[in-house]
Amino acid sequence: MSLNKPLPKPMTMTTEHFSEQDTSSSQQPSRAAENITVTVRVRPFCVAELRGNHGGGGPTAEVWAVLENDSRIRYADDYSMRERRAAVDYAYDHALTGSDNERIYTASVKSLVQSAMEGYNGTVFAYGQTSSGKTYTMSGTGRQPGITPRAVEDVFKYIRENSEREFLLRVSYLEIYNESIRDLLSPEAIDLRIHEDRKRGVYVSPLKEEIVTTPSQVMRILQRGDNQRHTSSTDYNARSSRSHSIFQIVIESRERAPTAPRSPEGRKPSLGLGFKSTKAVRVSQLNLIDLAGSEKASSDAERRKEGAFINKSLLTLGTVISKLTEEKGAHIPYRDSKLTRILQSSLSGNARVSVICTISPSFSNVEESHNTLKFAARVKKVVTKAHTNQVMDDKALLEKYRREIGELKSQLLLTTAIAAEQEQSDGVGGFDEFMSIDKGQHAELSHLLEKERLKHEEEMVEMSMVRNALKERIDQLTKLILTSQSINNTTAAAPGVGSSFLTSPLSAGARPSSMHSQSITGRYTVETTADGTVLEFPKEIESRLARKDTMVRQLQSELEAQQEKVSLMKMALQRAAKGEAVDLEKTLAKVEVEPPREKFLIEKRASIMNLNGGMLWQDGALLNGHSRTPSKRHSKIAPEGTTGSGSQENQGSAAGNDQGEPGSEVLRDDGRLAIDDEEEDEELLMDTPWNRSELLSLRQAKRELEIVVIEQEKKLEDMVAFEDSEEFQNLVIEMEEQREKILVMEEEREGFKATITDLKNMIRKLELSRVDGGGVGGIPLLSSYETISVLPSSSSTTSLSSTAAGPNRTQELEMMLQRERKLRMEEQTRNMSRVASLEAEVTILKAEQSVRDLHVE
Ligand SMILES: Nc1ncnc2c1ncn2[C@@H]1O[C@H](COP(=O)(O)OP(=O)(O)OP(=O)(O)O)[C@@H](O)[C@H]1O
Repeated sequence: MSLNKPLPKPMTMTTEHFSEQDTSSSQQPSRAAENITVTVRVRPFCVAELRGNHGGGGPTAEVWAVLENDSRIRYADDYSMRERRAAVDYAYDHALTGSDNERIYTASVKSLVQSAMEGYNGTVFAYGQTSSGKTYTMSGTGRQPGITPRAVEDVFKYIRENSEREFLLRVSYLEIYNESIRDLLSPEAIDLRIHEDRKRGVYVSPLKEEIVTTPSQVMRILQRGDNQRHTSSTDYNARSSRSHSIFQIVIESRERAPTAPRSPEGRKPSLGLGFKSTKAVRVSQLNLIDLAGSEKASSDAERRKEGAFINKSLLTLGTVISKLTEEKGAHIPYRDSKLTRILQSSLSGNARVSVICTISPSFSNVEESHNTLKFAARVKKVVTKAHTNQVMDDKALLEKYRREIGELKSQLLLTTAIAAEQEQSDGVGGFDEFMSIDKGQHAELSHLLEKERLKHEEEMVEMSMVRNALKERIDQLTKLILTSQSINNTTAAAPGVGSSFLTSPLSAGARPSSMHSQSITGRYTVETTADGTVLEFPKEIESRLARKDTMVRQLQSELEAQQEKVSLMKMALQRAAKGEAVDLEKTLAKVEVEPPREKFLIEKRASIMNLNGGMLWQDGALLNGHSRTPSKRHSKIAPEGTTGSGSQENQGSAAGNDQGEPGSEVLRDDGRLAIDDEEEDEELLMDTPWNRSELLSLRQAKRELEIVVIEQEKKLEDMVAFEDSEEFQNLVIEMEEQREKILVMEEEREGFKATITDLKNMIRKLELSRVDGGGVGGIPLLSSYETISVLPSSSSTTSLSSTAAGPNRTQELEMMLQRERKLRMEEQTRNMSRVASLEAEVTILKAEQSVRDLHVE
């Protein structure tokens, strides 16, 4: 196989980030200039207010009259008369009472979400005194989901219903607490900075963004962020938000286009095929903001400090709004608070904005409520003119992912074509020629064919691993890109997720059944660095995959070692069967005693690593390694007879290798093992003490598996809370499977040992039979072989004890060889299925990783 294009890049990569005012973006249709949408909501009396004495007229006497149909609010007549207050009367876009969050969402936010999906920035914020109902309005409750979950639901609904576009969504969540910005999705990241440049406008960094593919995934992220948010019990609210929070959804979308690489019939697709789309990507932001509430002095010092920061930033917000409406061209003090600085882009024009002002119905809060109404009236005057932002290059993640998918598909096509070619050439001709040759050539050819077959199988395994890696990456990226079809599939596969999540409580305990598939994609996060670069993080799974690759490589080395060892034995037996002089003791000694050639083994493993694992994460490593190594090995394969026939060349080369330098061993006429310089890689394996390396490899593999088991056990401890879940049960099963694998490997090791013992015994018996027969072949009787009679043997000794053994011996050896071949083939099959099962295990581990992510959430 030879490919000339690097395979999938490492999962961690850097990308350029879309910028709102990017020079490469073109500004597309604008909406007509419009005022900020303002809604005032008067919440119902709370229990404390109903019980307390809140001034004249009784605790529940009406202060505010809300005329919902006219979208007006004013003092209630009774109150106005009783308190001798001058009449006030405000008109907004909507004035609402009650607890129905659906109504307020539909009236104030729904259309804004729709336009965010169409490419216009959108910002919604809730403003009001502490305990007036901002969080209730934005987040809601299990029974009354607020604006944020409803917006999330509508975002996915829009994707479901718009089959002509594809989308990529990512979310971030931050809070401003005591004038310090904190990443709620990465709580260790505190005091984030606000940056501004010509390209990107105003932005916060480094800020973690997570790519999302389902509503429930977004809700879990929100829940995770909410758990990190600063809230406290105050004099006014048992669970008061002490910070401003900003939840942002970045929506990238593009008209759908055929993505598959098109190659002319019968021609290989060229690598590096560009998929530069002519369709621009629309990028917009939807900001959902829950402000902290203004408040009167608190009895607690800490709360007072928080309150001071909150009040100051809200005051600045008020000032900014005033300036925006009152003075044309005046300096707008956005920089006076973090809140106004972050909202600068939205407030200064390029966004549709909806403000929900919440007020308490209570007499005791009438002044604060009035202030809120005045703020709302000012906001109403602010004019914005949102326009869509379109990006023509791959600064949008969507474009970048599409390109990568296209390129990966090209590579996949190419590897498939190469595999097919190999399959074809494998079966071409040879049978007639094979039948017509004589017996000696026959054996030689069989040996060659066997070697070729093994090499071919190895290449096919490698090829299949390459293809699997390509398919997996394509799959991962494809899942991140949302289409109406993919959303519908997810919903169909997981009833209860998506359209119906609003009816279930938004608690972390409400886990959807599609957790597995979601979390595979959910492991993608992107983080924006200070220079605007977006980093993609595939999290811990990479290291797990790498460890699994190591195990696969280990097993392959082990398999190779076994094959080479057997071929060494076989060769010695064949020589002996032909009556040639073979120093069997030396052969055995080579196998058993000599120290391993670590350097060679390391190189061998490294080359396999390049062939298999390297391709996953290192550009070019796989393909270069793969195209070079097998062909080199192929050219080095020497027909069995040529090395052992005692040719002058071989003897000559052997003479130059007396010092045991690396080189392949050949059997010389004098019965000694010689080294052939020209037979480097392929034959060098014979010089390795396989018993030891085999045991070491197996032990190493066993240790690897044990480490995995220990880790799984540790994880299980951490997951006590999920003991009843299906995921938990899966982990238990997986652990059991790991244990079973260890047992199977131990059994196999025993099997290998038994095979080796058998082979040794056969050789020794053969030696004995020669000695009995008068030293056929001139092999001296070795004292160590005197103990042979007590060795256990599964073979018949009769055929070997006769001097007439010529044909019988040959027959027996042929049988032994056949048996050996069968064993090797079984072993090969076993190892291939083990590789397959390890791949399956990797998939399970991914699922397990996502369970762990959810557990952290
Ligand atoms: N429209 C409403 N219907 C029913 N209950 C409401 C409504 N609005 C608020 N509440 C309840 O009033 C209490 C205070 O509301 P909430 O926490 O949303 O206020 P807040 O403005 O976010 O306060 P803070 O600024 O202190 O965070 C909560 O118990 C909430 O459930």
